[in-house]
Amino acid sequence: MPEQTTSVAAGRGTVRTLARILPFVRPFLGRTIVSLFVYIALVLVSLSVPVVLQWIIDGPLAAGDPAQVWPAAVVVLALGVAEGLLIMLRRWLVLTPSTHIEASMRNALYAKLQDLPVAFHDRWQSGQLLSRSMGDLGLIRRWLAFGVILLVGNVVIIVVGFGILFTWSWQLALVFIVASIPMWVVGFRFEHRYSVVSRRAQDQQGDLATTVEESVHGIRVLKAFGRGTHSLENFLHQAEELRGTELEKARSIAGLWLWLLLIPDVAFALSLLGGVVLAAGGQLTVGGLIAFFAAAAVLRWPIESIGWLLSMTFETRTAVERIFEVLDEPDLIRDPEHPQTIAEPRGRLVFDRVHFRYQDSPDSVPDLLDDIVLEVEPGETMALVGLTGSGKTTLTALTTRLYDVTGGAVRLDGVDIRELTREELRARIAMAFEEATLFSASVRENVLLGRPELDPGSPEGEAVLDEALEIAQADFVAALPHGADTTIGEEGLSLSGGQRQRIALARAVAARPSVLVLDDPLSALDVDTEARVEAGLRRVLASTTALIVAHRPSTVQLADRVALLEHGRITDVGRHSELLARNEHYRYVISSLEEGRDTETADEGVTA
Ligand SMILES: Nc1ncnc2c1ncn2[C@@H]1O[C@H](COP(=O)(O)OP(=O)(O)OP(=O)(O)O)[C@@H](O)[C@H]1O
Repeated sequence: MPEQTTSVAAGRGTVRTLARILPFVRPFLGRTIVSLFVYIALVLVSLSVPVVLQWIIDGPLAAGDPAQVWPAAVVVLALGVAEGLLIMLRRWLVLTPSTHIEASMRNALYAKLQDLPVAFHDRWQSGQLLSRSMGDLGLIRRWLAFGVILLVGNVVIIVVGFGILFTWSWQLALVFIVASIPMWVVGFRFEHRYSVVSRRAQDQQGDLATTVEESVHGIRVLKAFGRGTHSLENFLHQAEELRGTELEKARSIAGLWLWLLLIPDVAFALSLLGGVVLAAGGQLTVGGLIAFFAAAAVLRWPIESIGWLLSMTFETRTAVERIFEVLDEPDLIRDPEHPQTIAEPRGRLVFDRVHFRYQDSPDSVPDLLDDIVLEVEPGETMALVGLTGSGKTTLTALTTRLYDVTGGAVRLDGVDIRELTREELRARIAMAFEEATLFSASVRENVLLGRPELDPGSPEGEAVLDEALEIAQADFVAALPHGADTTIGEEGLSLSGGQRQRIALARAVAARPSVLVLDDPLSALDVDTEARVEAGLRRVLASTTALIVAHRPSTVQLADRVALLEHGRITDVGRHSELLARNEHYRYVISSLEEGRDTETADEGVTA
């Protein structure tokens, strides 16, 4: 997780930080406030029992009139029933809003994650995002469901309760309150320490989630390289760190609890002593003394609960900070206010003096892409060739605004792509990557991902699917247990690399874009399949503009022209044969591609 984001909200106070969830709470504010009043009413009902007790002791009992005890007993019973009903009402009132608020915050977070540019995801660990969208939101829900209501309610009840105690005996109430003051001091000192530890624990949970996610994701590599033990050690180390922090948290809560239990006891003892003296001196009735302690006993739980409610509130504050660190992240790649549209899409793609550097690249390093000028005509297939690390993938990523150019412009049919909505841009330009990411869904849904307007089950959807699978030579789909309706595993892991690439290619083709951008999407195919896919692609490429990153000489053969990327610049553009004839660096790159190809073929021979 990036350091700079950690400190963004650090300066905010607890109340201001928590107030940030108000927009999500607003639709349920009325209900939440009602449940707060219900809770206060509930404790007031419990506080009224001692009042009845005092009346019984000082009235009918003192006067020796047992007949009047019965109505009082009925009142106590009615108060008990009212208490039960209020408890039910409160639970019913809070349950629905808190789950709705959690869901709407989770949706907002997910929408933001979808919207944020790739540069953000480059910087953030997936486990951190996962723990924020699950653990932190769960904490906020629990706090909203009862934490905040109990906290505010209990503070109100303590104030009201102290008021009632005062009316019975101001001397006793004063002793009780003064003896309770150290508890508030302890509570406030606890805030700062606990916030720091709780933040650390929540961040460590995120790191641990990242480790689990990465090791599950990379389980094949870990097993193949025998790194399972090392990975386990790493995990244990992180888990141990988290355990240490949780212990530290528990210790500081335990310290708080000690005081929170001890102080009311001392307050009780001192008041009792004073009460006995006052009763003996005739300044307090026996009924008043008993009622005082009965009321103080009712107040005991609200007083004790303040400690854990505070710790829960501070944890929630940390959770809110962590959620808003993501929600506040500036979205640098956004739709223009007044977007243009391309009336007649033809597919002319132009890189107009494009510059690009990654956000985190040091100032001393020159732009990765430095004044790129390249024009790809409608229907033309342009191959992009260059040494490894020369920036080919980066250049292709600029076409769909996965990253924005840092200088110059990419234009589609004469329109700067930043002037288009991202929806329109991504409908016009489709991409397939070397690393084919598939989703846990059917083959059909994966392939038709770029055609949301199509009903996947409709005849038209079926026709697009069949054509795309045929072009990508994905005939293996028919042999899957449920054909195109087979759910492919997480990220398509149950398919081979070549099969996944072909489905990803079919997905790009099915999008029927004006421009197809392919980043070495055939790398995992054997020579025969590659040749068949290329034949299929040629049909599509005849009518579609294409920019293809080529890592193999055979991919270059597909192209009408080739652009050579060298030290961040396009240094030559022309037909393959022309470049071979005139450009030494091109010959060098092609021969290194051929060498790579020979090695691959030799490897295939060995493994076959
Ligand atoms: N997200 C990123 N953040 C910072 N630097 C990056 C990022 N992605 C790539 N780079 C750097 O940019 C340079 C170009 O990478 P790129 O993947 O575009 O090259 P390429 O020509 O496609 O390489 P290859 O042929 O090996 O796929 C590399 O030095 C790489 O380390």
